[in-house]
Amino acid sequence: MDLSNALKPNAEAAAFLARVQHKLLVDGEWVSSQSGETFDTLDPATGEVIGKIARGNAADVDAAVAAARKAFETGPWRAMTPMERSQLLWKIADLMEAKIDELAELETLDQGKALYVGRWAEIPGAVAQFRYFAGMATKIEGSTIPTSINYQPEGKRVHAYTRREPVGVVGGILPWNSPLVLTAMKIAPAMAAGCTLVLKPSEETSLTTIRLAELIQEAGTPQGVVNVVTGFGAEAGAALAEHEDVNKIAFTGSTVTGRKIVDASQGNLKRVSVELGGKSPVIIMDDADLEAAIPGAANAIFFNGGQVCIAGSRLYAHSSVYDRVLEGMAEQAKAIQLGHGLDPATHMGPLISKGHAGKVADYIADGKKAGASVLVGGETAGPNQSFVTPTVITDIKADMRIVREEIFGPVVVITRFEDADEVIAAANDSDYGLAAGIWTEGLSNATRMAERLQAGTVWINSHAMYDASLPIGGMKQSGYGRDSGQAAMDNYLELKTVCAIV
Ligand SMILES: NC(=O)c1ccc[n+]([C@@H]2O[C@H](COP(=O)([O-])OP(=O)(O)OC[C@H]3O[C@@H](n4cnc5c(N)ncnc54)[C@H](OP(=O)(O)O)[C@@H]3O)[C@@H](O)[C@H]2O)c1
Ligand SMILES: CCCCCCCC=O
Repeated sequence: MDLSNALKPNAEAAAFLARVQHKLLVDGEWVSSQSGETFDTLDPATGEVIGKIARGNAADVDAAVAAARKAFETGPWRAMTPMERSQLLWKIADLMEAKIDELAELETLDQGKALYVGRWAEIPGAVAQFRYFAGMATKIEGSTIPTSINYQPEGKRVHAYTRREPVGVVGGILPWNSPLVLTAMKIAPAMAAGCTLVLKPSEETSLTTIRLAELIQEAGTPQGVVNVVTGFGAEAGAALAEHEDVNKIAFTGSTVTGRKIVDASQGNLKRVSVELGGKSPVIIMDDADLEAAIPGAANAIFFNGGQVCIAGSRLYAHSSVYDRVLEGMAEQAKAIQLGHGLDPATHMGPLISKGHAGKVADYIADGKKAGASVLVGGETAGPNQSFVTPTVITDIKADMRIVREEIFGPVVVITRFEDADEVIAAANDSDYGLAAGIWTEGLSNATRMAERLQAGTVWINSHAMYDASLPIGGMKQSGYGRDSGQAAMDNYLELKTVCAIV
């Protein structure tokens, strides 16, 4: 594989990468970890080291949480009006927008994704989070409640109302697949609500979180409101999840880690929202417009190398269109150009690491052993063995691991079905319930199917249509709580009832 066509990062991204060490942000200061240890972050395409990251541990988490607590209880943040918070969020969005190329290039170098994914979808999506939640800061309202309380002393009356108050110190623990936009999905609503944060990015992809934190400071955010502790999940992540002075953990990641987060929250019964894995079905009905449905289904699984929580990894095609769908998916998969994410010709970059590509390859091998057929793809490639060719698998059975487990790579399994009842039962036969897609020209039928699908989001004649206004999150073992949209504010607000005799 030729990776030599990768463009050089622009001057700003290059200057950021040239730093000796990327530090922790604690109480408004960039500091080394207390242990002084660092770890390397790699370009997944080549395996080359592109930065040294401070390795935070429990002591650093303690310091960051103390700073976030101080900022929440006593600092200027508490005194800022909703309109001032709104203006601050808008300013952060402006600064991000001005650095959109730099942020997209850093994301590509650290995560591997093809540049267009960050440049045209994820980084603008992150900016949109700040703009959307800038609007929410001024709309945090309670209600007045007409009670039936009989106790009314002479000349007095009952006045009852609710207030929505910030939950306090929030720990944000993030994954590596779409780092900046997923981090923005936590920071923007939390700041809109008036919370303070300690962020723990994935050890694989710390760079854009660090750069974003710098822009957040540049915008004038009071010190201690946003803190960043880079490091490993078992050290910094676990310390944050179990910290007794953290009021809430906002987690996005795998279901396995999500369970650990929920367990770790028990000490102080902190609030938890967990956005977890998926194995999302895409259904192509007999009346679908195949010209749209086939590329749509291919994009649903191959976008960002299938490393997307809502990836359409189980494809169900009606028997009357099955052969054409199979042929179309094979053509789409073969047409995808693999390469370095900074090569403008690249459609799909490497997976996050050689290790992850190996896991994806193991799934494919396991499927073959169980009797499935690989129609296209199934190979690992590249100098770092971190690429996996887009893979289409047929001849599957519902109990195979490749059908039941999240692979988180460019691998789709295709099954045929005869009618809506059969496909809904198959689609719902999963531990996960994150998203689903239906391709059909029969919209009445589609809306009835949408009701029956066990998924936090159902797309009709589309997939992965994100907007800051649309709540996303899961049912079943895909987690609970919602990011984006008005619903996300519930993660960061407590409801207080005030009942007074006045
Ligand atoms: N539902 C959604 O909205 C959504 C969106 C995107 C991704 N995801 C899911 O995320 C997964 C892929 O991301 P990933 O592999 O990064 O997930 P992961 O392994 O669960 O890691 C997520 C984060 O948790 C940290 N962590 C690991 N062990 C921990 C522990 N014991 N205590 C506290 N934190 C810990 C990780 O740190 P380290 O990186 O240092 O291990 C990382 O920062 C997929 O399952 C995908 O479906 C879900
Ligand atoms: C605007 C693009 C958002 C992408 C979010 C990916 C979430 C799941 O992996």
